[in-house]
Amino acid sequence: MVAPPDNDVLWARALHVKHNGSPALTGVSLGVREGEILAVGGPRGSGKTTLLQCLSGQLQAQQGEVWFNSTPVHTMGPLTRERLRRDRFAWIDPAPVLVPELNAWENAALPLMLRGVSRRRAKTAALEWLDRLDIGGCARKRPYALLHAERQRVAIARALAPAPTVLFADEPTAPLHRADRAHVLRTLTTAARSHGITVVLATHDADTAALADRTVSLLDGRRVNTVHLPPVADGAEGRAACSLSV
Ligand SMILES: Nc1ncnc2c1ncn2[C@@H]1O[C@H](COP(=O)(O)OP(=O)(O)OP(=O)(O)O)[C@@H](O)[C@H]1O
Repeated sequence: MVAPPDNDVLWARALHVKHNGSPALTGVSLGVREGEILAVGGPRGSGKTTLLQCLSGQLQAQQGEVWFNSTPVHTMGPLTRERLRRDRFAWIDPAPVLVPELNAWENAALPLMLRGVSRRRAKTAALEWLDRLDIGGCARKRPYALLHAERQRVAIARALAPAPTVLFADEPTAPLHRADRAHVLRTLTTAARSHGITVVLATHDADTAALADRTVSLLDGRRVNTVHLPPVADGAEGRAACSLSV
């Protein structure tokens, strides 16, 4: 077992995954630099979600390795992987899954409280994030009283509030309208950059991928190419330098 390069926060080597016998990933390798926003592109069914699940320790590949900060994730037991996901990672699904019995701020504060942060501090952080995502006015509403797009913003606030080391976002703006999508994505990427959060973003939308530092593309479970985006003209987004580590 060879350790990954030091400057990769995440590193995967030769991942092979089959779902019920049919291949979802076939020998996918990649490295993700610290603070980088990496888009994983590709058409529906190309393996994006499966790759994010492997990188985040939700799914163990049948073959291959995943490393987080030079620690092997593929050899961790389920409890250690659970703790890693709770303390260092955050996840945004394409559709918002909230706890129906909790209001918006309580949902957004939940991961912080699971990490042992006091209710008062967790509430302050949750309210700040709800405000930044323009849904501060919904803080006391239960999920049933929110629009689908508002629920997704709560899910995004919940992911950002604990300032995770790595944020996995699987089509995070899928339920939003086009105008909403741009605003939420900018908030997400700006927050990630200012807090040094590494983001792995699955998307099949070119506009979404354009906000990333780099895109890797999948087709039928294989990596097909890598697109290096040109630097941003005004430097406002502060794109980090990045390179392939495959
Ligand atoms: N739980 C599962 N059981 C069986 N097959 C699955 C399962 N999850 C994914 N697959 C299959 O594995 C392949 C890769 O799926 P995956 O969801 O990773 O792709 P994707 O690029 O994220 O697609 P989408 O954009 O539709 O979410 C597809 O052929 C899919 O049908």
